[in-house]
Amino acid sequence: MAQETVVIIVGAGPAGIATSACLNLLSIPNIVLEREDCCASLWKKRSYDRLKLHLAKQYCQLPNFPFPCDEPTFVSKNGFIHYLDNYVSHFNVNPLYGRSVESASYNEADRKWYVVAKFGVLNGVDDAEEVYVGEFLVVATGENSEGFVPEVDGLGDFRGKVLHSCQYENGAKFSGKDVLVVGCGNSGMEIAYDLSNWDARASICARSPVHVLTKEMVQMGMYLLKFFACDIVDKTVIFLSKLKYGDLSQYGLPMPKEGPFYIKGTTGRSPVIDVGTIGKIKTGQIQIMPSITTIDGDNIEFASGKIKRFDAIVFATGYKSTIRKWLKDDKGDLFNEDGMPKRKVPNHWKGEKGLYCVGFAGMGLFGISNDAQNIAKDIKHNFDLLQLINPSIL
Ligand SMILES: Cc1cc2nc3c(=O)[nH]c(=O)nc-3n(C[C@H](O)[C@H](O)[C@H](O)COP(=O)(O)OP(=O)(O)OC[C@H]3O[C@@H](n4cnc5c(N)ncnc54)[C@H](O)[C@@H]3O)c2cc1C
Ligand SMILES: NC(=O)C1=CN([C@@H]2O[C@H](COP(=O)(O)OP(=O)(O)OC[C@H]3O[C@@H](n4cnc5c(N)ncnc54)[C@H](OP(=O)(O)O)[C@@H]3O)[C@@H](O)[C@H]2O)C=CC1
Ligand SMILES: O=C(O)C(=O)Cc1c[nH]c2ccccc12
Repeated sequence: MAQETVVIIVGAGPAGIATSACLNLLSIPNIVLEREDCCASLWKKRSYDRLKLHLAKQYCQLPNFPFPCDEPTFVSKNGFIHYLDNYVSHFNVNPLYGRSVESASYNEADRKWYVVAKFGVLNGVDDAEEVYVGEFLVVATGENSEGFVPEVDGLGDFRGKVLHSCQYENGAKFSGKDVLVVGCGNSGMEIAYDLSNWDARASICARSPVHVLTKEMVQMGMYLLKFFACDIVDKTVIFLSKLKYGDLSQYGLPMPKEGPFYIKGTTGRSPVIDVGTIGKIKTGQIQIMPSITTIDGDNIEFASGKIKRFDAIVFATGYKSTIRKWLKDDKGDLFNEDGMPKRKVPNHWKGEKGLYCVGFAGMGLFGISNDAQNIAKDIKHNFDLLQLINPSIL
C-alpha cells in the first residue's frame, strides 16, 4: 500500500528538516524520508570530533529559530546537534528513519511523484520496500551525500590504513604514525592539524591554490558584503590574509587569482578557514606535498619525484551528490550529470512538475535557510491552486 501525502522530502539533514518545519508552519502535509536512524546524520555520524561551525551563528541558523543568546558565536559540533534536535521537536518534524530512497519518478497520468524507499535496512531486512506518493518532491540529500575518493595508481595495494575524511573522528589511532592527508580544503587542513595534535606526523597533499583566512576575516567579509561589492570585500580580506600569513606559496600553498568570496559565490568552494594548521606548516610540523603519482606498497611517490613511506592515508577529497542514482524523472533538467543544480543561484532550487532541491546553492546553512523558505512559499502557492481545482486533495 502506498502512503499518500502532499510533499515528500528526501533527506533529514538541516535542509530537509528546515523545509519540513516551514511546510508545517503553513499546515502543508509532508513526509521526510531518511536513510539513517537519526536526523542530521552528517553531523552526528560523519564528522570529526573537533569540528566547530566556521561561520558565526547568525549565518548558521535555520528559519524561525535563532540560536540562544548564551550560545557562543562559533557553535561547537555538539552545540549544533543539540540545536538541530531542538529544532525538530519545536517544529514537530517527524522524519521516517531507515528509509533509503531507491527511486523517484513522476507519473504523468495522475501528476504525482512516486518514491520507493527500502525500509528494512535498520532491521536487517534489506529487501522491504515502501512507496510514497505526493504532489511535490523536495530533494534534500545534500552536496555531501557520499565521500569522494579519487582513483590513484596503486591505491588498492597500499599496505596502510585508508579512510575518507567523513570516517575520521580523531587522531588517537594515529599517534606516532606518518599520515598523508589528501586535499587541502577545510576538512584536510583541520584533520592534518588534529593529527599533529595527537603526535602523528601529518603531510598534506595540495594540488590547487587556496585562500587561507581566519574565521574573523570571513565574519567581517560577510558583514561588509551587505554594503560593498564583492571585489572590494575580496581585496580587503586578501590584504588582511597577506598581513597575517604572508606569502604561503613558499610552503606550497599559492593563492588563487580570483578572490575568496567571488570563488564562493561562483563555484561554492569555501576558502580555508585556518584553525592553526598554517602555524604548524610554517614550523615544519606539517608538510605540504604535491599530487600523488603512484603508490607502491607503503611508499607514495609525488609529482616532485619524492618518495615517502606512510602508515595511513586520509582522503579529504570532498563529496559527491547521489541524486542521479535514484531520481528518475528530472523532466525540467533541474540537475546535471553530477547531481548538482544546472541553474545558477538564485534560480537553482525549482524544477518542473513540483520538483525542488534544497541545500545545493554551495552556500552552506545560510543557503539552506533561504532555499527552505523559498520552496515552502512556492509549494504553498501551488498547493492553494491545486485545492481550488480539487478541494478534496489531502
Ligand atoms: C565537515 C563539514 C562541516 C561543515 N560545516 C559547515 C559550517 O560550519 N557552516 C555551514 O554553513 N555549512 C557547513 N557545511 C556544509 C554542510 O553541507 C551543511 O552544513 C549541511 O549539513 C548540509 O545539510 P543538508 O541537509 O543539505 O545535507 P546533509 O547534512 O548531508 O543531509 C542529507 C541527509 O540526506 C540523507 N540521505 C542521503 N541520501 C538519501 C537517500 N537516498 N534516501 C534517504 N536519505 C538520504 C543523508 O543520510 C543525510 O542525513 C559543512 C559540511 C561538512 C562536510
Ligand atoms: N568547520 C567547518 O565549518 C567545516 C566546513 N567544511 C565544509 O565542508 C565542505 C566540504 O569540505 P571538504 O571535505 O574539505 O571538501 P572540499 O571539496 O572543499 O575539498 C576537497 C579538497 O580535495 C582536493 N582534491 C580532490 N580530488 C583530489 C585529488 N585527486 N588529488 C588531490 N587533491 C584532490 C581538492 O582540490 P581541488 O581544489 O584541486 O579540486 C580540495 O582541496 C566545504 O564546503 C567545507 O567548507 C569542511 C570542514 C570543516
Ligand atoms: O562551510 C561551508 O562550506 C559553507 O558553505 C559556509 C559558507 C557560506 N558562505 C561562506 C563564505 C566563506 C566561507 C564559508 C562560507
